[in-house]
Amino acid sequence: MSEARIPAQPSCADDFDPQSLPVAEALARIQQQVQPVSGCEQLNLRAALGRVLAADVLAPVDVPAYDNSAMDGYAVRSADLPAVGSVRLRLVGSAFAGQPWGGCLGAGEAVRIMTGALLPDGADSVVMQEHAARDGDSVSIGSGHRAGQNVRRVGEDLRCGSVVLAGGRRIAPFDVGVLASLGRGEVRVRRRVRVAFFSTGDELRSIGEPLEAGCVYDSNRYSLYGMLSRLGVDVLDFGVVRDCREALRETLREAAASADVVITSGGVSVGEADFVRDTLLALGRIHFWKIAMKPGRPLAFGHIDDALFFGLPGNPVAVVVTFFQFVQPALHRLMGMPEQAPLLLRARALAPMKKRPGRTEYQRGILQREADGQLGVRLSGAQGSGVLSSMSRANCFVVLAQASAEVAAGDWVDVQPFEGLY
Ligand SMILES: Nc1nc2c(c(=O)[nH]1)N[C@H]1C(S)=C(S)[C@@H](COP(=O)(O)OP(=O)(O)OC[C@H]3O[C@@H](n4cnc5c(N)ncnc54)[C@H](O)[C@@H]3O)O[C@H]1N2
Ligand code: MOO
Repeated sequence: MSEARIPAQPSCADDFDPQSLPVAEALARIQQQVQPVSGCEQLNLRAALGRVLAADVLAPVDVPAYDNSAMDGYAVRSADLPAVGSVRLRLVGSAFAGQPWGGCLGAGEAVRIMTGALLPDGADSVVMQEHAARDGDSVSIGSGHRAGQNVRRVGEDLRCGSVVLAGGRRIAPFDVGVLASLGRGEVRVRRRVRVAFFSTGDELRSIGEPLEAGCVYDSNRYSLYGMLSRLGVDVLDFGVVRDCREALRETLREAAASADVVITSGGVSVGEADFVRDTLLALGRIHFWKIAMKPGRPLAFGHIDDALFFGLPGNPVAVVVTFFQFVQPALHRLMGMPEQAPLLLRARALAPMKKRPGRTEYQRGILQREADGQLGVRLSGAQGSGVLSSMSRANCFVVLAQASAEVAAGDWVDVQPFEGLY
């Protein structure tokens, strides 16, 4: 990088801006300011779906609670099973799931047993009925069996006292099933995080309003609503605020008083109607950053009283990218979840990709498995920060590292699949 190429006031159109923060550093600075919410509530299992566990859940019992059969067949003593040839065992009873056979299996005996039934005392193995021939009160079994086969051992799934679900886990559909398998009817979860948001800009019109020359429909509030709803936070939509300092100040105050986090879009750049910066400086502790990334370069972050504040750039794709890279990790932390970097896969670029050095680029891509079995990725359309349609056509971000330059067809690139990102 030559000094001569750094302009006095670098803009987002320049390759290098020594004042802009790398993505990882901006994220680290944000996360330093975020602590998990302290409030908790006790919820029944179904209501707890998608909520974040306040503490570890320990197994109060062994699962399974007893040795039981994994197959329909015959419970036997492995000592009776032949190494060669076959053996005929006497049938002395039947065991069903929920209806155990109460006896103790002796030498030369077998019990008819169903899947899930308690393994009788004395038995240590189950022979599938397909591998046995019943003849009245006896059953004949050949060679090739293994001691302990087809038995689900007590505690083999979960040991009494072991951690089943760790505190900070967001309760997934199958977690609800796991908790039910322990007989847990309720769990303690962190309270819901409240997020207030609004859009700024005189040019914004709401759905249903006519679109005069120079105006656009407000899409950012809808993208934000969608991304926030998937996180299971409470959303408070404060609508559109005009480019007017008083209105901005009042709405910011109200939003900060009612939420843990306030998110705005627009008005954070250098234009003459970009009032977010000044208004915020008067209200709270705010950092304005240029981040070495595209889209999403200008970003305001800080506090208004106790509420966290994110001022996202107005361009619709910049909102989506900055939300996933900065706001979502911060919300996860606030919700009480452990830090987890998004899944990154390697894929082959199927076509060249333009890239400027000096900033991390998040390009919208379509990831697919190619005929040779490898992952391939191509761009989903025009990459302008206002082109939201190529966001909808994409299924991943192609993440091009700050130092990297143009990508040639066939190069390996990093991709963040949307599945798992949101
Ligand atoms: N001289 C410079 N101008 C700009 C630079 C720069 O470095 N030097 N950076 C550009 C980049 S990059 C971005 S990102 C934007 C960010 O600016 P703002 O946050 O102030 O955003 P606005 O100017 O308010 O809006 C930008 C663009 O997005 C449209 N928009 C805004 N809100 C919405 C919404 N809710 N729904 C749909 N579309 C929205 C708005 O109409 C503008 O077209 O600054 C660049 N300029
Ligand atoms: O950060 Mo602006 O990021 O490209 O639209």
